[in-house]
Amino acid sequence: MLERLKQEVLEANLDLPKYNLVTFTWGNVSGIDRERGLVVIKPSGVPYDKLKLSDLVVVDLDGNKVEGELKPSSDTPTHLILYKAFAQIGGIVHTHSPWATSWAQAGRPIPALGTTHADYFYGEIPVTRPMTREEIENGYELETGNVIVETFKDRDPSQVPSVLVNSHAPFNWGKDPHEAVHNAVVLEEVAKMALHTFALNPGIGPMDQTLLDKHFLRKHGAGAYYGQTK
Ligand SMILES: O=C(CO)[C@@H](O)[C@@H](O)COP(=O)(O)O
Repeated sequence: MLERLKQEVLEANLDLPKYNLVTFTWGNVSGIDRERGLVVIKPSGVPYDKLKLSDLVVVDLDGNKVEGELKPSSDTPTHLILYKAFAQIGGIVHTHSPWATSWAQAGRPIPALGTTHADYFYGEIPVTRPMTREEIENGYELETGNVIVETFKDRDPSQVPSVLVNSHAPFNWGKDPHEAVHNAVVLEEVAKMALHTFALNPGIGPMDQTLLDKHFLRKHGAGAYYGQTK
């Protein structure tokens, strides 16, 4: 299980530059083996074109290194807080994808404006509140996880698998690392479309709820029927 998870985490990390979601060493992907309470994550500062399986780091849920020679991602505290708070997720992706990061830097949530968005996100993609100076100075990555959890106290992370961290960039998740990357790619696309939509029609409001329901629920939940779903 852990060896298979390492392979999946490696492949998911290598997908980030493949889908133009990162530049240089920005971003990171992790996956969790919930039975063993272990998280596999990208090492800090390693270029994607040099990343190999043996570079990956394994930590427990308290952040103690269990396997690996290298230091884990500097965002590891954020990943661990999200795994503890969102029991249904199996993979987390952090990127600095430019369109979604622009919304995060602007402190603006991305409203649901069309069916592309609705197929993946059941409503707006939220932005976290600005962090206090104390939070930033006391442990930025730890507090980043805390403000994301705070942002989702009245939201279902399985219905909105992304968040825009204020003045920073997006975090995304899914049932496994590959689904988390898929959601990160879709986030970047809908962020780009939303910005262009507002340029074409600045007064546009959120899409019709009935259409949002139809599109999200055709792909998610007990009644899902999209594609070849039986
Ligand atoms: O969020 C950031 C930088 O703002 C990180 O994604 C980026 O520095 C990557 O850090 P790591 O190499 O994973 O430690």
